[in-house]
Parts: sequence; C-alpha cells; structure tokens
Amino acid sequence: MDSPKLILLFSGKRKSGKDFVTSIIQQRLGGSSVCAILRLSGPLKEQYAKEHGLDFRRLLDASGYKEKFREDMIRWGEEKRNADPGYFCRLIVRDVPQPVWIVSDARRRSDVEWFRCRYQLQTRTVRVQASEESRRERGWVYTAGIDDAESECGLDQGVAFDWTISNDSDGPLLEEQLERVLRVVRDCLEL
Ligand SMILES: Nc1ncnc2c1ncn2[C@@H]1O[C@H](COP(=O)(O)OP(=O)(O)O)[C@@H](O)[C@H]1O
Ligand SMILES: C[C@@](O)(CCOP(=O)(O)OP(=O)(O)O)CC(=O)O
Repeated sequence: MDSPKLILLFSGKRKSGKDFVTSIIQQRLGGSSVCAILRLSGPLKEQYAKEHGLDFRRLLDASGYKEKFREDMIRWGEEKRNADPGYFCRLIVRDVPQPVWIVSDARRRSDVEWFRCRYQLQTRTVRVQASEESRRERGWVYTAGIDDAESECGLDQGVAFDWTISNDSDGPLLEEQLERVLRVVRDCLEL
C-alpha cells in the first residue's frame, strides 16, 4: 500500500467551493506530481454512468448535468456503502504515489473514520464553508431529499475540523486562509 505523508480530507456543502479550493492547493504545491486530488465520487460516477448509459465526463464537471442524477446517484452509492462503508475509499487510494493526497469530497462519518483508522497520523480534516447566498450565486438551488440528506449533512456535526475555510466573496481572503494550510503541508514535506 502507498504511504502518503499527508492526507487532507475536504468536506463542504455543494457549491461551497470544494473543487475550486482543492485545485488551488494542488497548484500551490507544485501540481499533480506532488499532490493527488482523489474524489470518492469518481468511481461512484464512473460505475453509475456505465450502468445507466450516461456520459461519465459530464458527471464530473460543475455544470447542471450531474444535478439531474444526483438524488439517484446518492441512493445508488448508499446501497454500496451500506454493504461496505469503505467501498469507495479503498478504490480511490489504489496506486497513488504522490506524497500528498487531497480527498475533495468526504461526506459521511464513515469516510472520515476510514481514513483516520488507516492513516491515523497523516489525516487532517478541512471544511469548506460558504453562505447560502454565495452558494446560490454559484448556481445552488435548495432541493429536498438532497440538501437535507446524509450526503450533504453527514459531517455537519461531530467532527472537529483541523481547518475551516470561509469561501465567500465578502469574507476573509481565501489566499490567506489557504496559506495556513499550505504552511503545514510544506513543513510536513520539508519544502
Ligand atoms: N472563491 C471563488 N471565486 C470564484 N468562483 C468560485 C469560488 N469558489 C467557487 N467558485 C465557483 O463556484 C462553482 C462551484 O464551485 P465548486 O468548487 O464546483 O463547488 P463544490 O465542489 O463544493 O460543489 C464553480 O463554478 C467554481 O468555479
Ligand atoms: C452521488 C454523489 O457522489 C455526487 C457528488 O458529486 P460531487 O462531489 O461532484 O458534488 P459537489 O461537488 O458537492 O457538487 C454524492 C454522494 O452522496 O456520494
């Protein structure tokens, strides 16, 4: 098994900016040779697309396409996770040689527990926080059955995050907040 030096587990509501923030961190660390961005939703979307004849690539982007299938993808993924909570976690950590892993979409207690259990010393948690107004400006529309479900709310309580990043246009500067995280990563990598 590959042994990363540091794992940053990101969580946050949809349109909080998880992809946006994690991609900046990856760039600041020198790109994909140093830092891998791993998505629990990657293998989920891939298998779901195959089984349902959908366009996998389009499920990955930030457009409205994935939203049409989100509720059913959640249901589908939950079936897999109920049978085996580590199912998607195990899939994404295979053959990842980079020293830093970013998991961009932790959603459930079982996701955090899986990483903490296997990589106790390396795992840190980061919450991306954005106001409903900011999320709405980015295209978020409240949807019952999604925004009140475990997929969105599973980590609202009970996890003491190592960092919380506010990603609002009128909030604290993003760069300054990210620098605090980056300092720790660089120390760990001895950069
Ligand atoms: N700080 C920001 N400044 C500008 N655009 C942002 C910012 N944060 C997020 N966005 C944009 O908002 C949209 C949703 O962000 P995304 O990272 O995809 O959210 P999530 O992965 O949490 O659903 C994307 O189009 C992204 O580029
Ligand atoms: C079925 C999902 O995996 C879909 C997740 O898709 P994204 O991770 O792309 O979503 P956001 O970035 O929050 O907009 C959710 C789940 O319950 O596993």
